[in-house]
Amino acid sequence: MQHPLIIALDFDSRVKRQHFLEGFGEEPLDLKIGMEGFYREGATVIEELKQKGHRIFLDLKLHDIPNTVHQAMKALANLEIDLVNVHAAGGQKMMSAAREGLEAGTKSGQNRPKLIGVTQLTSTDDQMLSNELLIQQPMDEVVAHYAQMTAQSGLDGIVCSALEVQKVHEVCGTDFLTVTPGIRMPEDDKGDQHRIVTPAQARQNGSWGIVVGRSITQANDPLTAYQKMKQEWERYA
Ligand SMILES: O=c1ccn([C@@H]2O[C@H](COP(=O)(O)O)[C@@H](O)[C@H]2O)c(=O)[nH]1
Repeated sequence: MQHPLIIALDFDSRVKRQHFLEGFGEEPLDLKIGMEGFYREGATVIEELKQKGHRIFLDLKLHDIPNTVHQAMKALANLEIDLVNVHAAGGQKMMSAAREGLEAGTKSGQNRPKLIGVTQLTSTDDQMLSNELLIQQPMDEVVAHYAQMTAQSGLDGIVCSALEVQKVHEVCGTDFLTVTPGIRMPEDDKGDQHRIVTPAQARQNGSWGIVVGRSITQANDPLTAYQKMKQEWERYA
């Protein structure tokens, strides 16, 4: 994956997902499988997509005690995924255990999948942060702190909003991967997302990769929506 525009394949059936992908021809894509697809179909969904040459971000956001996460990551390392994640809120011991589990499960001669930590969900706004989660620091400082914990645990990067990428780069350096969902064109429906940014703005802010779901998957013409997003994403490359 190199500055990927990752399509979030959030569909409620395999048939719908396949129909969507048929519209893209043979082009290998950067795709995200989340809880919806993985909990329904298990590892077969990954195998199916890898056979077609796609690169896979498995977005399961693991968050449990260190031992459980270690064992889960060891199992996930058997899948041919390129990127996988945990919740940074699980803390440094949990994140280190996740990395060690992934390393232990990766077959010799293969590359360990990249591992990133979710800082604050892009559906969280400032009010929710302070009133529901009882975190009183500004969002960018909270994200930067979680990013530092993630880096110190030996992970490769984080998930955050593109609004916080500059602050993250200040504390973790520009090589630290920033994967940013919450991407919308100005005319798109925000849905449940709060910290949203356009593809062009995300690139200008320094995002390494963006994740786009409904703006492409629910579009009347998904291929055109993807191409438009990609053009915007690559405008400031
Ligand atoms: O903070 C986060 C972490 C993950 N996501 C995931 O990205 C996609 C975004 O979908 P849209 O339809 O473009 O809103 C979705 O699969 C989320 O689970 C996120 O949005 N924010």
